Amino acid sequence: MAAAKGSSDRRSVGGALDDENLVFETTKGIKQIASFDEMGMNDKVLRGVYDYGFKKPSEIQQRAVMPILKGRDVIAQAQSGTGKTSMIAISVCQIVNTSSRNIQAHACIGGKSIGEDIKKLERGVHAVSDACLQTKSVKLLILDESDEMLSKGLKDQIYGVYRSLPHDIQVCLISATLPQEILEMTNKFMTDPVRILVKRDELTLEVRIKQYYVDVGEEEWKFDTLCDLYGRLVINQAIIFCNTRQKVDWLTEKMRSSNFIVSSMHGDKRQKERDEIMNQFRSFKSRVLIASDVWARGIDVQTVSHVINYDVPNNPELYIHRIGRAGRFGREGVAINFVKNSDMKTLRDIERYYGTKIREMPADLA
Ligand SMILES: Nc1ncnc2c1ncn2[C@@H]1O[C@H](COP(=O)(O)OP(=O)(O)OP(=O)(O)O)[C@@H](O)[C@H]1O
Repeated sequence: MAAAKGSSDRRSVGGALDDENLVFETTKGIKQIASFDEMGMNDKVLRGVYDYGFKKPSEIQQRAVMPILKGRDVIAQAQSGTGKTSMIAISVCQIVNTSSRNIQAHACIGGKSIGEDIKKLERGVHAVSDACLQTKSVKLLILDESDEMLSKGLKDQIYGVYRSLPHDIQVCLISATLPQEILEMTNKFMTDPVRILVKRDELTLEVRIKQYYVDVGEEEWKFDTLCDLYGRLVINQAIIFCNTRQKVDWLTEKMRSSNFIVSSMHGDKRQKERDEIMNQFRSFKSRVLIASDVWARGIDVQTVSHVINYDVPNNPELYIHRIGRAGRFGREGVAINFVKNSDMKTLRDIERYYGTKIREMPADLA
């Protein structure tokens, strides 16, 4: 595979995202394109990008957009909040043939009416289920959060989708976390992919996201610790992660009964309710979102200053995605882990895995 011997590079981007310390392991010969103007995009897409407020491509966009536009299979990894999903949107806008009815956009989202999805798909859109979608004109399969999409629970469905697509389909895998076992399975469905990868010890965005733990001793002390934090810290907006839905519901009630205004999110909520909750949170009507791990990936609210792990996450990938909800696109953030005696080992394992240091929170942290 072409990527076996990569090259590392270290460069900075101007503007909001000043990522001079990011190091990528890239397939040899991948050039960095420092401006959207030089990416050969059509005028409409280019105007859309600038109108949206983007001035300069981020590091991952500088490396991955061109190979995607050239039709290469691409495996692209970059830290949370550095513009991967936006890169997909930009590339897709450039690639789609808008004169074809087969490629109207439609989002198929869980929790909404499947009947409506099917109607839209029959009218001609580019989307998902092989039973309803004309797949012969699909050119590009992008798996965002690809390690999750290829995890045990979803892998078979994704292979099902893949098998229904044309043989020469272009495949792109994108994620902040790409464990070795995921990289190893890519040769089953990718052809000579361009690889743009980040070393594990570069993933925690140490400079921008300050990471702390609070030794709470036992579970029963977590809630008092949380109230104490709110008394001491200036928290613009926070996401508090719990490991189970039940705990999310319990903590939501507990905080409300202590007069906090909080929103909560987990996988049991209907899509309409999810949209309302996110609108509330985005518009600052609520400044605390209590969430389960379904929301560890994907929430992009740039005003989130703090992530609190009320429970230490069960695996290191979740840790990266959770803390990445703060410190979006060059902003600063703080991650605070509530650690019971029995969790200390898990925390140390996470530290070791990412070669990072999670310090005890100082008493005078303002
Ligand atoms: N080139 C750019 N210039 C300015 N802002 C950008 C640029 N690219 C992305 N952004 C903004 O940065 C934020 C994070 O982008 P995005 O969600 O694409 O990151 P991500 O890497 O996919 O994050 P995650 O790993 O959490 O999924 C968004 O608010 C997006 O609008």
